[in-house]
Amino acid sequence: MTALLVENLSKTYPPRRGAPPPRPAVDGLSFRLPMGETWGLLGGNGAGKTTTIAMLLGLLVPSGGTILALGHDMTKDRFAALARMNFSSPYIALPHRLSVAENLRIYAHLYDVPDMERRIATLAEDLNLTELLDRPAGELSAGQKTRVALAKALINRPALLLLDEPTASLDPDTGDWVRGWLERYSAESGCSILLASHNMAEVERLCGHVLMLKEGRILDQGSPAALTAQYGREDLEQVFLDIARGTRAETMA
Ligand SMILES: Nc1ncnc2c1ncn2[C@@H]1O[C@H](COP(=O)(O)OP(=O)(O)OP(=O)(O)O)[C@@H](O)[C@H]1O
Repeated sequence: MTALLVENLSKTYPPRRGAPPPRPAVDGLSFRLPMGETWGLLGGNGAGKTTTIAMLLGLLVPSGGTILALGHDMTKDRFAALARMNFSSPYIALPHRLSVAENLRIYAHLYDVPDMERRIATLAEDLNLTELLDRPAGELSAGQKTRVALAKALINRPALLLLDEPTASLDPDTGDWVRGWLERYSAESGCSILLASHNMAEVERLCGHVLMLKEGRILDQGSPAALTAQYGREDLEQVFLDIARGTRAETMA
């Protein structure tokens, strides 16, 4: 079973007036994420992670290639796929004046979630949000907002979850709590997760397989342990630095 089948996916943003044509932000990306697995999408600033996720969500039209999400072609049949997908991103803020509960109700309506109030109460309990349900979303701390964003992302019990930097700007304790929670959630629900992150320890902990992106292309891939061994390094952080700096040849020599 395949959660995501991506073939030759590309995106070139339109050139700015007077500027030379930009290089592709995503350049011929192909991978297959099996159902129930958590994969990492890694790469330095500008490597193409957010552009990839935006195309996987149907928010951005690819310049080329195909995306099959949960068996549905995203160009022809994306609403069938989106009903069973969800995402969280630090770049998307929840309406500030609405309370946490009101925000979650809006998303529950969008996804036509059955027994909405019970689903919100369960998620609130799971994610330590019950005390915050009546608070305006704009008044929450970064850590509290992250937990609300996760509740929003899980409201429709997604089979495929796309997470862009799920623990960015969290203190180590809250980040650790969110990671532990995601670990348990994916094991219990069988949900497939694609996780873009700059936190290598997080990726080592959560992801069975990692796609290493540079300039829109997959430069290398494998399990964190296999990549670490392949590069003769001690951890994924060092592998990441080798790839980002192009120093692999020296380190392998
Ligand atoms: N709306 C846009 N218009 C034009 N170019 C864009 C746009 N969004 C991103 N880009 C360019 O596309 C490339 C990939 O950017 P993207 O945001 O996908 O990278 P990223 O891997 O998510 O980076 P980061 O880790 O910094 O978030 C970059 O060169 C960026 O400048």
